[in-house]
Amino acid sequence: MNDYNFDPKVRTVWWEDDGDGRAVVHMLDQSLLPQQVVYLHLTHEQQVAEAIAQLRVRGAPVIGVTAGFGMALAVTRFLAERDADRLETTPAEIEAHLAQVGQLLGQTRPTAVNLFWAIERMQRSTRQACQAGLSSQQLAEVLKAEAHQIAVEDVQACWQMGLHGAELIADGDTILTHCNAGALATTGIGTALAPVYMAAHTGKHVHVFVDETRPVLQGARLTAWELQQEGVPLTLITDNMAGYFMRQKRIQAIFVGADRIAANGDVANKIGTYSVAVLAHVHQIPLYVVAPCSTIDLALLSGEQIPIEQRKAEEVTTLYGTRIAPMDVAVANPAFDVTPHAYVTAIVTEKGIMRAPYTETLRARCMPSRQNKSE
Ligand SMILES: CSC[C@@H](O)[C@@H](O)C(=O)COP(=O)(O)O
Repeated sequence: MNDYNFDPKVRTVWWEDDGDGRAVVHMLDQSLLPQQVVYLHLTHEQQVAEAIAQLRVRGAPVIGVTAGFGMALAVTRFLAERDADRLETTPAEIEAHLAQVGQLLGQTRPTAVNLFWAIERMQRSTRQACQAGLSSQQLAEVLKAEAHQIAVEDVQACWQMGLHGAELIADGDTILTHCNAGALATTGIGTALAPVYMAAHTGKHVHVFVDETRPVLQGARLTAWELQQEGVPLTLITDNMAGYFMRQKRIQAIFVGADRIAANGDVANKIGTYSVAVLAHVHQIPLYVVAPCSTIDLALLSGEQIPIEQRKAEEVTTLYGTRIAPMDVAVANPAFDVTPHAYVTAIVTEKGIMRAPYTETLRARCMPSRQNKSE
């Protein structure tokens, strides 16, 4: 998949043509990890939408990649069905179909902006191909290539974030991370964990403290598993232990990912990131946010405007299907929170390390790569 020196041991999502005009999106079902390593083979955009909504695939960058593959899959499937019925399909009909698929996918997870970025990018490619007078088959090929390009760029961005972020890690450091912003959240070596892998790969000794990350336990289930696969030493802690270890001076830096970053540098990330950031601020521990430019939403001036996904109560009232709370209890379950930019020491993107004030730097460095190169 990439031209670099080391590949992640986990593979999240990829595309395959079966040779008969049928396409399959393969995906590691992260909702079953670490107990079961199961791969899904998706052939319909409805299945792709269900997989995103149910956290079978999760983490902002790979949600974007999956949306790209889902849209390419939708076109291939649509054309194959119409062919089987001996119906001609115009590019305009494909464009209309993709508008519906974009809506379907766009309803799955409101906070991760990579989802909308990828949907818009695929729709822009469609428009341009239609304007250029391409045939329906050619349009399907263009969309497949665009989806692959999104994945390739993700791999490259992860690598660059790793290179830049590793500069912030000293030999012997212990890093705290929250949720999973590793290879499982991307098609490459991750965002927040990319600097850790890069530092370890270049001979630095790094230890990672992993917040379990209630309610869905991405830290305990995914980050702990992923770091084990990659041979990086780790200590799993519950979320409410982070302050204890910071006070004991056991943590030298915090690395987290992001689901959406507003123009002023406010960061939406997994619920609990804000609490970690406040603790880090009090203990004067640097907090680094590592995310590709596709996670930056320059249309939003501040984090106040970021939509926060509210998920179902069962994620809080149950653990692995076992009820842990009394029946009929009132529950709140926001999946993300916003960390104000004042608590963010630096934002690391594939374009380098950026520090406050963020607005101009993010705009200058990230704006060009958020646009489609063919524009
Ligand atoms: C590189 S992933 C960055 C974020 O997407 C990650 O930290 C996170 O919050 C994921 O949340 P999730 O609900 O598991 O999709």
